[in-house]
Amino acid sequence: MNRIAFITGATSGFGRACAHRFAEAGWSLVLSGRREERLAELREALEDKVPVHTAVLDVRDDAAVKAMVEALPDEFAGVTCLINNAGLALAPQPTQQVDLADWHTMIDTNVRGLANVTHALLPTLIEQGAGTSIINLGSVAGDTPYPGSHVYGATKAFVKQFSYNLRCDLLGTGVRVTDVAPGLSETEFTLVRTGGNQDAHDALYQGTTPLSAEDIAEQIFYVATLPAHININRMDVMPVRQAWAPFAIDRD
Ligand SMILES: NC(=O)C1=CN([C@@H]2O[C@H](COP(=O)(O)OP(=O)(O)OC[C@H]3O[C@@H](n4cnc5c(N)ncnc54)[C@H](OP(=O)(O)O)[C@@H]3O)[C@@H](O)[C@H]2O)C=CC1
Ligand SMILES: O=CCS(=O)(=O)O
Repeated sequence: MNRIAFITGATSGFGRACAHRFAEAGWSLVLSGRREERLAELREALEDKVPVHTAVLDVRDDAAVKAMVEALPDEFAGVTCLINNAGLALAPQPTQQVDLADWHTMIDTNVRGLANVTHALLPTLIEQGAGTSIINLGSVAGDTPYPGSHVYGATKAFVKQFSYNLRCDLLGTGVRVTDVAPGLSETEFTLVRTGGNQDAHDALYQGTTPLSAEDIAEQIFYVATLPAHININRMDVMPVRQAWAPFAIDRD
């Protein structure tokens, strides 16, 4: 099987690290994101090693997603691994203080965007059959509530359940589906979440040992390269130095 990974949100964090990890193993790459310069940098860094196709793509735009997939050059059209990674959290304030526009952006990106890309690529993945994978970036926030997670955590709960439900319907096609659910990981995620607050980013990760983008890329690569008869349904990954908190109680 010609191995082709289609990675959304390849311009930063987990997506970029996946591009490097899969290139190292000789996979052809379809890389997308909204930041064109970053895609160009990635292409320049990787195209000596493997075939690379880049496309500026906002996953929220279903027509653009469909058109981009339909316009894939023949060499890249037979995608065998979809890494649905594009996503974001915004506004870590209590739900009631968050603008509706921020709720919408998270839902449109993490839910609609992931659905748009999955819908566009499902026929291809089914056609490729056994050994293909859909790897969705969920989060520990998808099943562990915490203050300020609000719509973000809820979108990741969608990712988990959608992944499981897809598994049910894809039974018999050979297409695998995994919800990779990381915990604390140092990427641009917190900068985006806090509107570019470098102090908040530094404070969150200092004095502990978060996961790195490369740690998660390694797990994703592992999932994608398991023997074709194995499906990891969910991979819940935290740094050793992270765990759960006790229940919060409101007292008089
Ligand atoms: N870091 C963490 O602690 C964790 C992150 N996750 C999830 O992992 C995924 C990757 O996050 P991470 O690497 O940490 O964060 P980064 O902010 O470093 O990367 C996010 C990526 O998503 C892309 N993206 C965001 N919005 C869109 C959009 N509308 N269309 C296309 N691409 C988009 C960005 O590209 P561009 O801006 O160029 O479009 C960027 O490449 C997300 O789904 C996140 O929710 C899950 C658990 C933990
Ligand atoms: O999804 C991101 C991890 S966390 O910030 O919710 O712990």
